[in-house]
Amino acid sequence: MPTPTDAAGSEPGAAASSAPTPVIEFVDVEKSFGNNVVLKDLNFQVARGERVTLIGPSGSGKTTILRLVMTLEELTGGYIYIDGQPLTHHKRDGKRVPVSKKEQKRLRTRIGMVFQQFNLFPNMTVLENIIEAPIHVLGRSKKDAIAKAHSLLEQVGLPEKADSHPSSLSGGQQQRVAIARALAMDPEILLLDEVTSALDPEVVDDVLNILREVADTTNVTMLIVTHEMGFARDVSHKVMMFDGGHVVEEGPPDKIFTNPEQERTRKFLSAVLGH
Ligand SMILES: Nc1ncnc2c1ncn2[C@@H]1O[C@H](COP(=O)(O)OP(=O)(O)OP(=O)(O)O)[C@@H](O)[C@H]1O
Repeated sequence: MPTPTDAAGSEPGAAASSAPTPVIEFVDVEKSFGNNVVLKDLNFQVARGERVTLIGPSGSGKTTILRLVMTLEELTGGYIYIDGQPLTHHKRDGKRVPVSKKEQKRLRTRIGMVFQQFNLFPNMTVLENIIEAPIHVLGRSKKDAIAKAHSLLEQVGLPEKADSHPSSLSGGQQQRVAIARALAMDPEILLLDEVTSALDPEVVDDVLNILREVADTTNVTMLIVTHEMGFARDVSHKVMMFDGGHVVEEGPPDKIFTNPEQERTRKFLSAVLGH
């Protein structure tokens, strides 16, 4: 299977550097919906174990970035690499050559995503929701998948809900199941897309505390879109401010939240933080 190194001089990005291969790399990424160019010439890297929060005005493309990594949106230009492997297209002699579906599926198994709207399978029990992909995608034995699911249900504080259906759970409980389901795949990369935005305020902290613990106890790489700036500050190594399809500025949360360099970042933060 070709890697950036195999295709030296052809694939862009990580191959040119002697630094460790980034776990996520965007190279000249463009994403359009019809005539609406949402992302243009977007370049950034996320290192292994790094937790990066994306901030920026509504419509700046934050969710689109996560959905591109999850291959839920079609990439219209440029390249995305996961662990140095092209996710959707190789660069060969300046041309974009699609990656095989099989290879794309293999890379996708390393990535988990938690959505704003939980997206649990309504006809399955909580346990079935959690074991489905480990068994059918990873080929894990049913016994092992069930054992891991029970341990994850303990971790998210819902050990007694294994046989319940999602419709009988509160929003906060459904989101905790969705986190357990994502973790059941042992993802290298966890994408969190506004995971508390659809929740009642009183359960937001329950969900964020589970994610804080995941951040504290694992080395999973995280790409986070959230309006919870306290959470972003606690868990992120880096905050990236997007606007107009580009990274406006990036840096450690303390720097970005207290002393941003760009006027656009200052304006955005004063609007969301109310000062
Ligand atoms: N499936 C789609 N079809 C057409 N346009 C889309 C689609 N998904 C997103 N867009 C457009 O892409 C742009 C970026 O949307 P996106 O949801 O990524 O922004 P965002 O920064 O996450 O915004 P918010 O903070 O409001 O969630 C918007 O102009 C949006 O209308």
